[in-house]
Amino acid sequence: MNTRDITAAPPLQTGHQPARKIGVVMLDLQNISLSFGGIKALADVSFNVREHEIRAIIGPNGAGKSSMINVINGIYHPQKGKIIFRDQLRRGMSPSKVARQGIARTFQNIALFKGMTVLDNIMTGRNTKMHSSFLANAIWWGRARNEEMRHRHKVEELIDFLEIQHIRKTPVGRLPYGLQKRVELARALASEPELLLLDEPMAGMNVEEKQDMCRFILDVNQQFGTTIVLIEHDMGVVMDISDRVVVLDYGKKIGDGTPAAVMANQEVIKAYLGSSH
Ligand SMILES: Nc1ncnc2c1ncn2[C@@H]1O[C@H](COP(=O)(O)OP(=O)(O)OP(=O)(O)O)[C@@H](O)[C@H]1O
Repeated sequence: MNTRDITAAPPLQTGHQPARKIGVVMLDLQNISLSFGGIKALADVSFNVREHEIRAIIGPNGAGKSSMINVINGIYHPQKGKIIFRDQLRRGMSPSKVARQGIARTFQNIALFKGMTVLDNIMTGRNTKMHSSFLANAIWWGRARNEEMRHRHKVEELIDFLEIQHIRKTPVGRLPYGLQKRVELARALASEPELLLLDEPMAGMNVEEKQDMCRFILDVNQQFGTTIVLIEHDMGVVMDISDRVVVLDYGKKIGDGTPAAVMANQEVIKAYLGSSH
């Protein structure tokens, strides 16, 4: 099956029950426009993300999906538009400040330290939670040690949750791709984010690996209550796990709604059929 053909998208069998409590608007993107020289990556795009939902961003290649994630993440700053997170208007915020606000992400191309172990990679995700400075570490040895133990405990919990105990001491570069993706998810979760941005979490995976990843994403959403925004090309996955879907094409929003409504939207069907990818 061509997984990008939205007219042929049977759901993956993950047993997802969409009856969860979706809350208030957590993130509101209003009239976002972003250009790179003459290229309009995003043109007047508005949509919101509600607490506890799984929100998919879809669209053909070059539609502006990663640009939008990079805007939410603070890597790109749109020339026009407003970003309101938890009722606060954001003004030119850096990715590290965005991370401290409780927004974490994974990347399309895995961004892990390949020579470091799984455990140490996940530990780097605790950075935003670390309070002890170098000086405090030197003076308040006991306090710093307690903090270190709390971080270790959290990381061990995640290792159990994502079922990667058997590889905790393995350098990440030696792992198969699917497991590296899972480690990257663990590292993002280590900061205990309220909002998790996943840029193509199933790219390059076989059906079994995708089913595993879907299950973990749903577990994260249901057990931790984490709100999730994900870019995904596999329409079976999108149909199966997302609550609402926003569709971009050439930087413009052409659809927004439940997976079923979006898949039946003529403009969306045309955009996909008209694309060679
Ligand atoms: N840093 C950049 N500099 C110049 N152009 C860029 C940059 N980032 C994105 N673009 C352009 O913006 C447009 C949208 O790209 P973007 O990567 O957001 O699309 P996408 O929907 O994520 O695509 P894909 O599915 O292929 O990842 C494309 O024309 C792309 O070439």
